[in-house]
Amino acid sequence: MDAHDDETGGTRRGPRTAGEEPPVRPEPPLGVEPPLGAEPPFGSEPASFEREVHRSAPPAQLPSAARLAELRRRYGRGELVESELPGDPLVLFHTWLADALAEKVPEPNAMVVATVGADGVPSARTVLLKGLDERGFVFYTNYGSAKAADLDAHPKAALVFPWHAMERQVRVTGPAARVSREESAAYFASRPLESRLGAWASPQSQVVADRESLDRAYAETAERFAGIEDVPLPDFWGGYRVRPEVVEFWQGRQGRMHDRVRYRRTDEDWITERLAP
Ligand SMILES: Cc1cc2nc3c(=O)[nH]c(=O)nc-3n(C[C@H](O)[C@H](O)[C@H](O)COP(=O)(O)O)c2cc1C
Ligand SMILES: Cc1ncc(COP(=O)(O)O)c(CN)c1O
Repeated sequence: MDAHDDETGGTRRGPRTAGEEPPVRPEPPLGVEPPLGAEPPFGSEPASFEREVHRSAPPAQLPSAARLAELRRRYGRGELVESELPGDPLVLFHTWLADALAEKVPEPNAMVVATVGADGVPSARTVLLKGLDERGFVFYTNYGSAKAADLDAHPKAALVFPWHAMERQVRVTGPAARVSREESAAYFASRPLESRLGAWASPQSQVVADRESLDRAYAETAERFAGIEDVPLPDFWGGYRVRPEVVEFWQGRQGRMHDRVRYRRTDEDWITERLAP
């Protein structure tokens, strides 16, 4: 199936007509890129990226400021057509997530979560979307982390799904609340053992003395739970659910005249509006 099929929720992709410019100018390599893909087992040799980037001279091809200014892409893969949009933004979100999966976008469930601290300072970081239903978008984290302190002070979040390969972005805002302990426990139990141990071992967002102290904490945790299959959910770890109140879909178009459609929740329905790019 065409990932941008007309039937799949208000988006279109058509063949490019003759005479149009190609959508993407080939870009020369920009130097060392970190490897994507599987995480090496805990405690294994550092990836070559670490050796190259942190232990040797800078790569010869660092982009100059002038090169950065020239970096741009011409978008034109699809369109958002109001008359074809589903009434529920989660229907369109599911279609777009399925498209990103089908195109093998790396970490298609990665999203940036922005929060506001008690001091009013914003923070943003990437997390993984681990659950989605009509109640909202769920991610898991340490309840002692900086983001959790922010959400305690201001229980609202903004999410961004940066699907660059698809020339798409989705933004979500709404109130954030902790999920139930049962839900967190069920998710925690599904994680690989090494990640469950990592959750116990890491005082997320705290300053630590050095790498060795982290490695020691992990080894001590592994020892403490040795032979125990059901490493329990720490009481300082769990999920947050962001209830979507506003959901904006962005599809890149030519001339920077992109399509933006914003859904706003009303008492019983959603209002859709087109925004200028
Ligand atoms: C691709 C990616 C996925 C991540 N997923 C999570 C996640 O699901 N939960 C989490 O707590 N941290 C995750 N992190 C780490 C966070 O970005 C961040 O470093 C950490 O949560 C501490 O953030 P804080 O100090 O603002 O609370 C992820 C990082 C990346 C790059
Ligand atoms: C610290 C941390 N916690 C939680 C997660 C959530 O993902 P998973 O449960 O798959 O480890 C991640 C993902 N990178 C993470 O880095």
